[in-house]
Amino acid sequence: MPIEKEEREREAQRVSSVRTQIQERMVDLGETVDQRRSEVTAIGRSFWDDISVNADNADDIIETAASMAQQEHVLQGQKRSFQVAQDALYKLQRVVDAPYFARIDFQESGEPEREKIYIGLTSFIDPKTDEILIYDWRAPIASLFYDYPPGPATYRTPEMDVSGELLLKRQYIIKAGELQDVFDTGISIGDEMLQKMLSRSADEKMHSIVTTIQREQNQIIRDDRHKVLVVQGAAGSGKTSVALQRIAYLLYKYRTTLSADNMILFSPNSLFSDYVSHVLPELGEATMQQTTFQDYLTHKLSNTGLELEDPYDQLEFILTGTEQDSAYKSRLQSISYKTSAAFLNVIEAYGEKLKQGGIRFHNLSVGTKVLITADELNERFYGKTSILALGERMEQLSEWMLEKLDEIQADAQKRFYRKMVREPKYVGTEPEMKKMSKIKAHKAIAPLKEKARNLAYVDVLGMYRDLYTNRELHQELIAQAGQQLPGAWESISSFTAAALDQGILHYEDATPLVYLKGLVEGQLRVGTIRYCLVDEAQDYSPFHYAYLKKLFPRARFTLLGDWNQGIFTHANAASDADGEGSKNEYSSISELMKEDETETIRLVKSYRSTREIVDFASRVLPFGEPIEPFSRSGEAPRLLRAASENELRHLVADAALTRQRGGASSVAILCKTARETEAAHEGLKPLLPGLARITKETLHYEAGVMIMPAYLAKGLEFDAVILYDAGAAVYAEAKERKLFYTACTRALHYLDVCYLGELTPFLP
Ligand SMILES: Nc1ncnc2c1ncn2[C@@H]1O[C@H](COP(=O)(O)OP(=O)(O)OP(=O)(O)O)[C@@H](O)[C@H]1O
Repeated sequence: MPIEKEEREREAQRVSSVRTQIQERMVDLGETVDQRRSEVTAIGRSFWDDISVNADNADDIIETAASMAQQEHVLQGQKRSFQVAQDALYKLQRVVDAPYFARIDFQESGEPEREKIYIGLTSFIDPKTDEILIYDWRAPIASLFYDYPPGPATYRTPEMDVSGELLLKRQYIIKAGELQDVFDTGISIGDEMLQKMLSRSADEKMHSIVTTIQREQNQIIRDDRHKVLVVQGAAGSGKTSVALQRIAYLLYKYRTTLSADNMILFSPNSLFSDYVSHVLPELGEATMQQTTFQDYLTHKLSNTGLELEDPYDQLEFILTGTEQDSAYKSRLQSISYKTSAAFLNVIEAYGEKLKQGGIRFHNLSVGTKVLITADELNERFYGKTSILALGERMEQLSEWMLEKLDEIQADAQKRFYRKMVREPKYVGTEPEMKKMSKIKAHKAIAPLKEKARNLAYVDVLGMYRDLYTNRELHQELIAQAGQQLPGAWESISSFTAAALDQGILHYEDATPLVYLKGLVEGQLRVGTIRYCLVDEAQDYSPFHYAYLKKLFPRARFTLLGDWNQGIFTHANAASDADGEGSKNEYSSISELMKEDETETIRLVKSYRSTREIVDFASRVLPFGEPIEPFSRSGEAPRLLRAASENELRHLVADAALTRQRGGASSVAILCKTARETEAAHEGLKPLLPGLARITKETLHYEAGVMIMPAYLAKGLEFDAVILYDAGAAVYAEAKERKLFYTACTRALHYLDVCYLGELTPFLP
């Protein structure tokens, strides 16, 4: 809605006046920062001058310690106030050029006057009048901007709900401290503003969406009523964006009790972590623990000596194998069973059983000499009945071992000494020999003590293997959960035992093994995590969820996924090839989480791709979760047929160059697998110099033309996407449908579907 000239000038003046005030505050803060910094340096330098060190008698020692503690206290206090001033300065530096982006006028019921609320990335108060010149976007009243069109409106504060009338909703574009544009918005947040944001080019890094958060997204960002929040969001509906703004919101709302260390975000891979790494700093928040589930598993299994497969290798195996191959079939059956909730029950029943017996121990040896035998450990562990948990008993066992190793070390020291005295090759005085023998004994026993502390003497892998080699054991455990061995038990068990014997730990075995390890060793819970957010939640199995719930017992969960993009094989995914079965996924998550306070929210509007691309992609999954385009139009996707491999390469290269010439700064050529990517890259290199190949090891990507397997492009977006070969020979099986859909939905503006021979049946 256009704004009158006078009003526009008033707004421009306000921008300039607020900016001046911010600049003045920055000067003050700058001085405070300098002053605090020199005070901290001065105290550090004179730390010892102000302490009278005296160690003549006990009283003096106590006095010296007290004076040191006091001096340390002063130093820490100064450091804190330095930090506070510096943080405040940093926040203002970030917003000085664009202090706010919106205004709402709100008249609370029963109040005579309207309040003008200006909303920005951080709040700013006039130090002289205490007037709030800018409200933080996360303040309760600011939610009115995201939630309501002009008219009756309510916002929630910790104490009560406040109702009234929203009289105005206005948006600003401010650059370098100058008002560039201002407009009033009606129903949703500025279609105009959103149009502008969405028609831009894709960036190498994701940006915050704080100026245009949509109402349904805002609900998720600010939800603090539910312990488990499940978000089914169409491709491009803003799930990742919402997850990150939610983190910023929670850190603001609970700033006195919650820090970034109390939150964890699971991302699909390191490339993706890098892609989203700018959002939280952009919002003025310290970045938080962001990890991949694979990193977590690798960390937990670092001392097993096993070769841990990653989920992408598992996927590559599934996508390149065929049903005719018996090993392939066994593997699929194995994955389906091990990712199920039924198997989780087996592991839990196993944990219970191990309280009575069955834990495997390793001998503790130096070279070939066994110092503590596995039988001894077994006898010690199970000798007396105990009501303690396995972990606590294990701790006691470690303590006993450490004491025993101390004795062994003392004996070894004596033996070394006697040997030195006897043998002429050792020369030295008696104290020297004593010292040498002490060092030798320490060196010999230290690695064993390390093993005792790390519980490396517990053979968790052996116990996990028992589950597959001991049919009676497995049968007994699964019967306790009221279930039966899976039909394909024989092939699952022999396939798993064979892999473990070769030192290979398949991805589907990693979480169960880590869970068993946690049960036996007692290091299962991480109590400090209060919020766990999982992006691409459809890629986690029922087993994963049940495990995460155990791992973070105090946490609230936000699980954001799109079951249309479920490309990994797991227990629930197997029957859901055309997207029809996704509803089961939610109920199964809710069941697993065993929480009454579970809420499922659906986001159907896609903000990434043009209407034409969204319509095209929808044809691939006719029974899938709904997806609606945001009203942005562009060129229709092109279908480009090649008759030969050579022609295909030329077609793809031409398409990439055409898109670049047309203004696309990021162009992604997507293949089905890493194997296809490698071959295509070789063929395209001469035609597209500078073509970058992205692999699962890539940590960062830059604008330009790149090629990668579609599964690695998950979560990312590009101006133009070119499908390398969408022929029926490549995409035809049910398991490939969602991958194909995922690939199509990565495009913002252009989608070119190249294919060799016949087109995939997924595009009727
Ligand atoms: N409210 C919004 N305002 C502006 N841009 C938005 C908004 N919501 C989403 N977007 C943009 O839409 C694109 C897709 O967002 P995002 O990656 O968060 O979606 P997603 O649901 O995680 O997608 P996918 O499941 O396909 O990975 C991004 O460019 C994001 O900036």
